[in-house]
Amino acid sequence: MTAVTVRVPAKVNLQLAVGPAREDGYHDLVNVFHAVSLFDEVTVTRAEPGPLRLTVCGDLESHTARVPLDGSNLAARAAELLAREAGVEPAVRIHLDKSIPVAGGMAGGSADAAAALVACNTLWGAGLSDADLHALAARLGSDVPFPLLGGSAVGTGRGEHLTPMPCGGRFSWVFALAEGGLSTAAVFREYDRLRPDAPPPRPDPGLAAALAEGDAPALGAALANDLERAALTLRPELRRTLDTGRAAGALGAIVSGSGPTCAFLAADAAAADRIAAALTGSGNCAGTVRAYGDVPGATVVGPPER
Ligand SMILES: C[C@](O)(CO)[C@H](O)COP(=O)(O)OP(=O)(O)OC[C@H]1O[C@@H](n2ccc(N)nc2=O)[C@H](O)[C@@H]1O
Ligand SMILES: Nc1ncnc2c1ncn2[C@@H]1O[C@H](COP(=O)(O)OP(=O)(O)OP(=O)(O)O)[C@@H](O)[C@H]1O
Repeated sequence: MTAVTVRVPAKVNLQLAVGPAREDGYHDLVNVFHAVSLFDEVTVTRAEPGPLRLTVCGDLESHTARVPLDGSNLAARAAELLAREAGVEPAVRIHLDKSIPVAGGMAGGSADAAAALVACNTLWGAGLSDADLHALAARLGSDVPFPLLGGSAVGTGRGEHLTPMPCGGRFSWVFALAEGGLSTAAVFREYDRLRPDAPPPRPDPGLAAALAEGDAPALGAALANDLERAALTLRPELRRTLDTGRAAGALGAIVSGSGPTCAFLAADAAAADRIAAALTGSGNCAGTVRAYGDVPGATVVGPPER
């Protein structure tokens, strides 16, 4: 085997309850992840030993231009971490084919890191178990374990302790893209400033029931993101985006994770078309993408297409 390609989904947070800052600077969360059908594809190819080479392409050109191509890329860090763990030389080229918005609150970099772990484990026949990969993923970032699993799951701790949640339907989503990204750390800092008295995060049983029953109106009403106020303080124009989607009939409208992407739950595909058209027509966002959830996590899809 000379190359392996892994397809990996983006996430939206259905509930993001954030506690006060911990001593280590992180926050305890109740983080309901939901994998949606926006995919990056990560291909690792055997190469001569030497500095790790990384290339990127994708449909969102203004986004791919912001992906670092050096050792700071999360996919490169994942390959290097797995090589150390497996005791092999990290002699690979990595190619990222990106559809997930960059720095958009949809965990694109984390998805690429998860995909690189699975791809390198397969390419090198390293034989690491799912539990081993999960542990390495958690060292790379709080959002990295979830895309290994996909589906829907609640994350506790900093978001890395995952428990799968049943999803009883196929939910239709519209995502409004924004110009530029938001730094996750900056949004958490703004949250601390706005909510120095934040209570411990609590799960919402109503949201879990709506998800399990495939009840889109109930799920739309239950969507909640404690980081939203902080993201809106840093990017006030996102309020208009949320209002536009709501006025066009979204069952729920929310900033995705740390933003600035906004997520809209639609009743069905026709409603999603209307919401996307209203967002595009309003000029309040940099574009829209459609997706459904939930979908499986990182999956080997074979060697790259030529
Ligand atoms: C906002 C979310 O995307 C929701 O899923 C995640 O909580 C962020 O996950 P991530 O991007 O993988 O974050 P990490 O790379 O672990 O941390 C980046 C920065 O976010 C902040 N951070 C992240 C996770 C967490 N539970 N508490 C935090 O305070 C910290 O300032 C940290 O330095
Ligand atoms: N493989 C990668 N793809 C995209 N960005 C990457 C990658 N590796 C590192 N980065 C850097 O990480 C930053 C955050 O990118 P990412 O797309 O993961 O953000 P995000 O979706 O907001 O993350 P999260 O939702 O996990 O907080 C980018 O600005 C970029 O500099």
